Amino acid sequence: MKYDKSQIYSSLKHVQATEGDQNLIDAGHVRNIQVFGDEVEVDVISMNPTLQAKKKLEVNILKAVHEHAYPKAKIKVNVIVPEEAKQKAAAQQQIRGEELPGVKNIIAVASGKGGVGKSTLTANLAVSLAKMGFKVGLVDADIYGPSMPIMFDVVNERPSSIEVNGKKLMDPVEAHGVKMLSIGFFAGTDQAVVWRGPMATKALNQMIRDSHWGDLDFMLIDLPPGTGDIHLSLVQAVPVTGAVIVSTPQAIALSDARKGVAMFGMDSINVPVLGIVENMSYFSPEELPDNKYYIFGKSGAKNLTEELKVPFLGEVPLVQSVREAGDVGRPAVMQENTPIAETLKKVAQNMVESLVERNENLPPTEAVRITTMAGCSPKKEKTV
Ligand SMILES: Nc1ncnc2c1ncn2[C@@H]1O[C@H](COP(=O)(O)OP(=O)(O)OP(=O)(O)O)[C@@H](O)[C@H]1O
Repeated sequence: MKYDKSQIYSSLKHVQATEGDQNLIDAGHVRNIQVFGDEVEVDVISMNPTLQAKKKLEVNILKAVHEHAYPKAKIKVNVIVPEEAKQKAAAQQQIRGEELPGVKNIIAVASGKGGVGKSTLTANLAVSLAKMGFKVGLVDADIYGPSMPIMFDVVNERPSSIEVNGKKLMDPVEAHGVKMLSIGFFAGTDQAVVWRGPMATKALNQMIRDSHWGDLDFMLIDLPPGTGDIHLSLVQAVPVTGAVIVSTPQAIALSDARKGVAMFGMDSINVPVLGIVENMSYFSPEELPDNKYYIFGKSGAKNLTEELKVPFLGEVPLVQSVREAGDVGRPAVMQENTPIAETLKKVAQNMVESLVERNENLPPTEAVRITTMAGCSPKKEKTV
């Protein structure tokens, strides 16, 4: 007996589509029906990509054909999930914190590997942005070694408490034009604290949400090195606008930087990477400024950006004064007209330019626009 296609078609009117309240036929979700003897093959669309939904759809089709058309039919169901349905599901899975009122752009600074100069560059980025005229906040979330109090020379300061609209909030410490809170303020400098996941997340949330930041163009967050729970907690806590990744040109650091880029690109995180900064690109002795020694390898991070198609934000050499400036709490970018200060300033400008481009390409709800390119290179100047 040859089965009649139209009978099968009619039976599928008894199956509910995976989206909306129409049946499969009215929803236009049946793509093809083929009959080979007593075998029936149905190509059908599911707008729900989960295995469970696909299985349920298959079972419902089997039941409907058996009940309303041919009880003995051997049925094969091919479930097709359109690309748009996959993307929609991924977006719904994304964990996003509520917006921070008054804070326009939240930038996470990360590195796969420890000790590559992430905190040094975060401090210099923050001061550079403040010097450009932006309102800047800095959250030091490096639970393994919070170094911002030293880098801003505020080791002995503590955030005060302030009452705003009947609510007690932490008032960030201010130095070099940057408002700052550090996880280091939660424990004495000599006190060993093992920040466990929930504790760290709580402290991070307090620093971000229970503090009086006021209006900020940028909130920079110095993340701990690596790609672990704290990073996930962060994206749960706040809507991060973009991430900056710091790496040295060394292969082992690059492999970890690659993991960092992959982490921010995961469907459930989906934070745009504004770029990679290569730190400790080369060493030049002060007495031989034209000699460059590529101690950790040459251009590794630059090559990685080309491969991963993310912006390259610049190379920062290994310079003794960068370390010294960090140790005395005056980030190197504060030096007047030194080559290293210019280099660090350029990195900040590149980051802002990358951010402007990202904000142009993202829906405004996800990335709040910056309103000025103050201090950035006039060539690419634009107001968004
Ligand atoms: N470009 C540079 N030139 C000279 N010294 C640098 C440079 N960048 C960083 N350093 C020094 O390297 C050391 C490590 O830097 P930093 O603490 O910023 O790294 P990190 O990646 O934040 O480390 P971690 O997150 O593992 O604590 C510091 O002593 C810092 O002063």
